[in-house]
Amino acid sequence: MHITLDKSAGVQVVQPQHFAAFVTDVKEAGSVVPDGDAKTAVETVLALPALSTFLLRCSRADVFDGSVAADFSSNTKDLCMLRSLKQLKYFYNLPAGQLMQLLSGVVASDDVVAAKPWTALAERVFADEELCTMLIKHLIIGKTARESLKDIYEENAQYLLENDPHALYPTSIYRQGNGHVTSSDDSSRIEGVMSTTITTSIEIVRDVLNPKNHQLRDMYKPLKRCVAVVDERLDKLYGQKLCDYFVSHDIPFEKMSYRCMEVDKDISTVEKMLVDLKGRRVSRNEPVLIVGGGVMADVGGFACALYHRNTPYVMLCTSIVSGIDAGPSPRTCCDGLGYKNVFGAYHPPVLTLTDRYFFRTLEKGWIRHGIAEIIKMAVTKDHTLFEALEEAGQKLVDTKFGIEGVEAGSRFDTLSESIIAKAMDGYVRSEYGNLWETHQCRPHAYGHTWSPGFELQAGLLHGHAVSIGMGYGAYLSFLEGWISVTDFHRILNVISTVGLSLVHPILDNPNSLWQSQVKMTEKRGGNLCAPLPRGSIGKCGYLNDLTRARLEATLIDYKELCKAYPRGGAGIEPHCRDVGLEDPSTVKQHADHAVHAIATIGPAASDEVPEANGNGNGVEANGVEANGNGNSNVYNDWIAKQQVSRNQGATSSSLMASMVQIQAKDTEAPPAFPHTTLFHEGGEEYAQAMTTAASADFVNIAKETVAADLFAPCMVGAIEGQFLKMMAGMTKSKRVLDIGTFTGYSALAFAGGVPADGEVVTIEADKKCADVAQKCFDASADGSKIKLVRGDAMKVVSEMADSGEKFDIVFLDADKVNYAHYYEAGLKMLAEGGLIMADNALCSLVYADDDPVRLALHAFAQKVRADTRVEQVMLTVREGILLVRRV
Ligand SMILES: C[S@@+](CC[C@H](N)C(=O)[O-])C[C@H]1O[C@@H](n2cnc3c(N)ncnc32)[C@H](O)[C@@H]1O
Repeated sequence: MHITLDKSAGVQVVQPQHFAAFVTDVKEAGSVVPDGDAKTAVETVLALPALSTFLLRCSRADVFDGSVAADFSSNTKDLCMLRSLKQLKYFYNLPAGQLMQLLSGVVASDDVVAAKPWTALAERVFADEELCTMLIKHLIIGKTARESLKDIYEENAQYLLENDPHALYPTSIYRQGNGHVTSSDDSSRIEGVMSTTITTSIEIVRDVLNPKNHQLRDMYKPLKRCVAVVDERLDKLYGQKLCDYFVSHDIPFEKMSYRCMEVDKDISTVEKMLVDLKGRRVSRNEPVLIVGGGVMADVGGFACALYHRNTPYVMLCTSIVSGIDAGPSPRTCCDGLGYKNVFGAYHPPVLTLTDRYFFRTLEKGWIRHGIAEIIKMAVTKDHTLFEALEEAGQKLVDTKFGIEGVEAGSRFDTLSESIIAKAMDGYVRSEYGNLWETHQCRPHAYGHTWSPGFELQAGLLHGHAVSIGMGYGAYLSFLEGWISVTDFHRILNVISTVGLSLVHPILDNPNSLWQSQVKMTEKRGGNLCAPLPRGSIGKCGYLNDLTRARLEATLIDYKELCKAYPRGGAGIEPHCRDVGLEDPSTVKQHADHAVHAIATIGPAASDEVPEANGNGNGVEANGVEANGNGNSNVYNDWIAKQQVSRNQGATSSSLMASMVQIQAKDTEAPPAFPHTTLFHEGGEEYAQAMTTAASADFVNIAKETVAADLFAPCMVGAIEGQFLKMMAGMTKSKRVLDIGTFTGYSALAFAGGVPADGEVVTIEADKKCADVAQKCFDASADGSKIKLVRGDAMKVVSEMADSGEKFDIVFLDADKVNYAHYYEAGLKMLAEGGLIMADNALCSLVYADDDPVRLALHAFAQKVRADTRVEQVMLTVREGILLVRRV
C-alpha cells in the first residue's frame, strides 16, 4: 500500500497500516540519505514522496479522535505510533531535531537495522544546534526554502490555514480548542459552546536519568534547554544526577528548587514559581520539567496552569502517590484559607514519567501509605490488579516495589512494575473521562468519603485514613448485598497484609464521619455518591443513601469485625509522626488562618470541604535540620550583638520595674494608652501562626457567625481558644462555666479540654446567638459535652450559686459591666483549686474614653487586686485575661 493524499477528502484517516506502508517505503529510501551537511540531508529526505505524502496526510488527520485511538490500541508499538502521530500532525511547527527523531523512532520501532540511516540523521541534526531547533516550516515554506519543497508543502499549508489552523500555527501542540457560536440577526443574543481537547502521554520507565535513556533528551534537546522545577528534598538526593544527565547531552539545564512539604502547599509557593518562570522567560509552549512527589505535582502543575494561562509540563514522578495518582492528575491545586486544595485548575501534564528507581529513597511507611491509592483502583476498577496485590502482599513494602533485593527481570520485578502500571491505567481512565469533574461517578474517590472527617484530627497518614474508609466502605457494600462476604474479607485482607489501617481509635467518635459525609454530600452537588465495590471486586457502584443512625450502627459492627484481623485491625506506623513527618496540625494551621480570614472577609470565602486529595497529608520528608549548637558562649555573643542594642532605650529602673510588681495605687480611670489594640500589627498574627491550629469545627463557627451577620470579633478566636482548651486540660477540669456564649467558640474550646465525661455549661441571653451556637455544637466533635442555658446570666449564675453548683473553671465573657457580680457568684461556685478567668480584662486600656465599659473593667481589675481571698495574674493574651484563684 502506498500512501496518498486525497485532497478532495480534506480530513485524512491515518491508521497503523499507513505507518507500516510509510516504513516500508522509507526503509529503502534510507540509503538515499546524503552524507555531509545535515541541513541538506534533511531537505533531501523531506522531498522524498513517501515521506512528504505521509507527513501531509498526518497534518490533516483528526489525531485526537477516539476512533483513531481505538485503531492504535492493539499493542505497545501501535501506541508509540499514536503518540508520534499526535506530534507529526504539527510537523510544520516542529523543530527539525524533534521531527527527525520522531521519524527515526517510527522506522526503528519496525526495524532497528533499517532505521540506522534515519537514526544517524537524527543524531546529526541534534548535533547542529541551529538546525536542531529550527522549525520545519522555515525549511519547507519559508522565504528561503527550496522551491521544490515549497511546491510540495505550500498548498497544503494554505489548506490548513483555512481549515485547521491548529496544524499550522499551534500555540502548543498539546491542546486544541473548538466551539461554535449561534447569534440572532441583530447579534443581541448569542449562544456559544466551547470545548478543549488536551492530549497527554504516560509511561512507566526505568532509570530515566541514566544518560543512555533518551526520553528527556529527545524532549528537551530541540527546545535548546530544560527549565526544571524540583522538590528541594529530591534535589538533595538526585539533583546532581539530574544535572549530569542534561550536561551529558549538552542541554542547558536551569533548575529551580522549592521546599515542598505539605505545609508549603500554599499560594506563596505557587507565586514563587511563577516569578521564577517569568524570570527565566519560559515560553508558553516550552514544557517545564517538574520533579517530585504529590505536593510538587499539585503545586508545580498549578503554577504551570497559571503561567501564560497554561504552560505545558512534563511530570517526573518520584513517589508512589505522584506516580500513579497526583502526577498524571489534571487536578492541580494548592491549599488556602484553611482548606485543602481550594485553589486550583484542571491542567494535566503533557507527559508523565513514573520511575520506580526513585522509590529506593522512600521510607517504608510512605510506600505503605502510597499502596492505599493502588488498592482503591484495584477494588473499583481492575480485579487483575487486585489479584496482583494479593500475590505481592507485604513484599511490595519490604522490597520498595521490587527495587531492593529483587533481581531485575525477575517475576517479582515484573509484578511490581505491572502493579504500578495497572493502577495508573485505572486512575487515568477514571479521571480523563471526567476531566473537569463534571459528574461525581468517580471510582478513584473510593475510601475518600468519610476519611476527611478524621484524617487530620487523628494525625493519620492519608493512606491509612483512606484504607479505613475503604474497609468501612467494603463493609457497607457487603451489607447492601453488592459484594460477597468472601470478597469483603479479601479486601480487608489486602489492606491489612500491607500494614495499612482498618480501624483507629478516632472511629469511636462517629460524629466526625457523619460530618464528613454531610460536607461531602454538599460538595458532590447534593449527592453522597460514595464509590464502593459493586458486583464483584474490580467493579464500582455508588451509595447515595446512608442515614446517621445506620452509619453509627454499622461502624460499631465494622470495628468489632476488624478485631479478628492482625494487630486488631490497626495499621503499622499509621501516623504522620510515626514516619518522621510533621503532624498534620501544621496543615490545620491553615485552618487557623481561615478563622481569621473568614471573620475578616466574610461569607464569600470558599465552602470547600477540608479534604485531602490523593497526595495525602505529608508524603514529603521533614527537612528541618537540627541546630545542635547549645554553646553558652554563642548565646552570650548573641546577647551582646543583638539584644543589648535592642534594649538600649531602656533605663535600669524601667528594667528593674519589669522584674518586680509595680505598686500602683487605685485610680478612677486606667492610664492613657494611645492605641486601639494591645499589639502592633503582625504580633498577634505571628503568635497565631505559631499556635496549634483550630480544628474545622472552629472554622465552622467562624463561618456560621459571619453567615448570620453577627459581630465576629466577639469570639475569643484561635489563640485564646487554644489557651482555654489547654487550661482546662492542664488543670484536669471536669466542669466549666462559660458565661456569655455568643456563637460558642469559648464553650467549644473548653469542651475540647475537658474529658469525655466532662461538661461545659454556657449561658447566653440572645436567641440568635444561642441558635447559631447550638447549630455549631451539634455539628462538632465535642458539642455533646456542652449544655447551653438560654437566659439572663445575672439571674442564672445566682441561681446556680444558690443551688450549690460547682465548677473547676468559671469564664467571664458576658456583659463586662456586671463582671463583679459574676465574679462573686463564681467564687462561690469554685471547686477546690478552681479558677476564674475574666476575658477582655485589658480592654480598659483600649476602649474609648467615653465608653462606660472602660471604667467598669478598670474598677473590676482593681477590685480583684484588693481582694485578699485570691491571687491573680493579668495575662496579656489577646485582649487580656485576668486569671484568679482562691488562696
Ligand atoms: C463577647 S461575647 C462572648 C463570646 C464568646 N465567649 C466566644 O468565645 O465566642 C458576649 C456574649 O454575652 C452575651 N450576654 C451579654 N450579657 C448577657 C447576659 N446578661 N446574659 C446572658 N448573655 C449575655 C451576649 O449576647 C454575647 O453573645
